[in-house]
Amino acid sequence: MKEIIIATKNPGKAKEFKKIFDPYGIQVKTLLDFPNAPDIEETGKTFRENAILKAEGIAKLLQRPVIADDSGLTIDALDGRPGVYSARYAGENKNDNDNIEKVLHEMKDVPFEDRTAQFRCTIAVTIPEEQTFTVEGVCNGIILTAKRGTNGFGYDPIFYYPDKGKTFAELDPEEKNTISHRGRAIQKLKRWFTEELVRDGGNG
Ligand SMILES: O=P(O)(O)OP(=O)(O)OP(=O)(O)OC[C@H]1O[C@@H](n2cnc3c(O)ncnc32)[C@H](O)[C@@H]1O
Ligand SMILES: [Mg+2]
Repeated sequence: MKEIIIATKNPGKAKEFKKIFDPYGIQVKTLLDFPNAPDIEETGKTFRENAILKAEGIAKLLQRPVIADDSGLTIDALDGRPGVYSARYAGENKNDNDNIEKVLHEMKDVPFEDRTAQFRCTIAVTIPEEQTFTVEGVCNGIILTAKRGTNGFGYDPIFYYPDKGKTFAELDPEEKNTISHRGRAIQKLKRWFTEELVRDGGNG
C-alpha cells in the first residue's frame, strides 16, 4: 500500500481524497493524522498561491511528497467573494453554517438568473528537491436561497448543480467526486499518482 500526505485539516476534504485514492490502493494521510503539524498561514491572494504555501510548508517539514488543496466558492453577484476567504468568510471562529448564512444574507435580493457561482480548486504537488506543480478544477453552479441536503461540507447545501438537479449536499459522495472542482483537479493528477508517486515517492 502506497501512501500520500494531503496537507489539510479539513475533515470533509480528507474524506473526499480518501474515497478517490482508495481504488488505486493509495492510503491517504492528512494533517488530522499529524496533530502537531503547524497551521500554515494562508496569506496568498489566489488559490494557487495558498495551495503552494501549504504543500511546500508541510513537505519541507516532513521531507516527503505532499499535496495540498486550496479551494473555495466564487460568486459572480458578489464580485467573486468569498473566494480565497471561503473557509473564514463569516470570521475566524465561525463555522460552515455561519458562512452560508452570510452568503445567503448578502444575496437576498439577487434574482435566480444572477446567482451563478463556481467552486474552484487548486491542488499543489511538492516532492522534496523538485519544482512544485499545480492543477486546477472548476465546477459551475447556482446559489440557492436556502439549504438543501446534508451530505458533503462547506457550502455544499446551497450549491445547486443544474445537470443533476441537486445541490452538492444532495449528491452521493461518489457522485460529487465525479463532477466537483476537486474531483476534476484530481483527474488531472491521475497520471502522476499512478506512475510517479507509486514508482518513486511512496514509502510503501
Ligand atoms: O486549508 P485546509 O486545512 O485544507 O482546510 P480549509 O477548510 O481551510 O480549506 P481552504 O483553505 O482551501 O478553504 C476552502 C473552503 O472553501 C469551501 N469549500 C471548498 N471545497 C468545497 C466543497 O467541495 N464543498 C463545499 N465547500 C467547499 C469550504 O468552506 C472550505 O472551508
Ligand atoms: Mg485553509
